[in-house]
Amino acid sequence: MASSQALRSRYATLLKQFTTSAKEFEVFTTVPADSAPPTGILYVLDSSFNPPTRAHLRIASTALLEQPEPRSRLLLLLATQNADKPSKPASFEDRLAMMELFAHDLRSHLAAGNPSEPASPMEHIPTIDIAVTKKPYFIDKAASIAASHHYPSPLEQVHLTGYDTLIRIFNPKYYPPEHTLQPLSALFSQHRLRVTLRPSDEWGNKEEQEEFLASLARGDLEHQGGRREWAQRIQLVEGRKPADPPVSSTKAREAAESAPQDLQWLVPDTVRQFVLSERPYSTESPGTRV
Ligand SMILES: Nc1ncnc2c1ncn2[C@@H]1O[C@H](COP(=O)(O)OP(=O)(O)OP(=O)(O)O)[C@@H](O)[C@H]1O
Ligand SMILES: NC(=O)c1ccc[n+]([C@@H]2O[C@H](COP(=O)(O)O)[C@@H](O)[C@H]2O)c1
Repeated sequence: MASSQALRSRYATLLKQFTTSAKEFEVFTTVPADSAPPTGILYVLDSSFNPPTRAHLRIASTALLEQPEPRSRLLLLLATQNADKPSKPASFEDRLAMMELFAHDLRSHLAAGNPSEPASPMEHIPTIDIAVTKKPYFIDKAASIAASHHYPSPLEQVHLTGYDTLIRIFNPKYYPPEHTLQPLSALFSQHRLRVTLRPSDEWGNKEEQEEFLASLARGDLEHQGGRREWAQRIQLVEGRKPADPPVSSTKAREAAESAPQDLQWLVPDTVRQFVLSERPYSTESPGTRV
């Protein structure tokens, strides 16, 4: 694999071209490069990847292992514009470099599978694409992926999100000028969501999170334009075990600066090596944007 420096400068060039182009979505890298087009499901993990964490690894690997199908594909999608958060370190080229390392870690993780079973040959492991989008909202991300003609059409997209993101997808404040949930029809008529529970003080416990989907299914959101049948297009899955500490990119950024030993359980191995050697979160790093 290319050195960190080579990865970073390749992505810096690609990003510059993408930013000045009219494109809304572009695939930069396919791992492995010589893959046939997907014919199964297109799983999409949209994230700031700042940095990719073990939670992202679990979200993606459990989805891919649920219905093993080598012709399915995983798209790691970097949102260069976030619905809420301002831009901050690491730079986008550092994040894309970490996404490529993450893709290799994830494929090795999938190949290793269950320790009690023989390892899967790499050619049976789904291909992973690394891409960027300028679109912050899921309805537009899904439409721009389909409109890019990068994939055969029609291809069902399954967007992999956490519970906190599900709640924000269902917040009418994101859909001007009417501020209803009606624009989500385009998403749920063709695509699905696989949502990982994320119990926390802020987002509620497991039962409270499950209740959100139950209330959608009962029609409680119809006064806002949220249709009850969409509940069948949303799958809720368990996240971390209650005894495990919560993992987030915020924690990984903090650990990079003040508790590097914690990176071991927060991020996959190659991402940890990149964070320790390239120091993308250090204020002294030349690549840092403030
Ligand atoms: N520990 C987790 N459990 C469930 N979902 C998660 C978890 N970490 C991330 N996700 C989901 O993965 C997607 C991308 O995550 P994102 O990049 O926002 O990570 P994050 O850890 O929440 O970031 P940050 O800490 O920087 O806010 C989102 O849909 C988010 O809900
Ligand atoms: N209504 C929506 O589609 C909606 C709302 C909030 C965040 N998002 C997106 O979700 C992704 C994850 O967001 P955070 O990094 O803020 O957790 C980002 O791409 C962000 O732009 C989408």
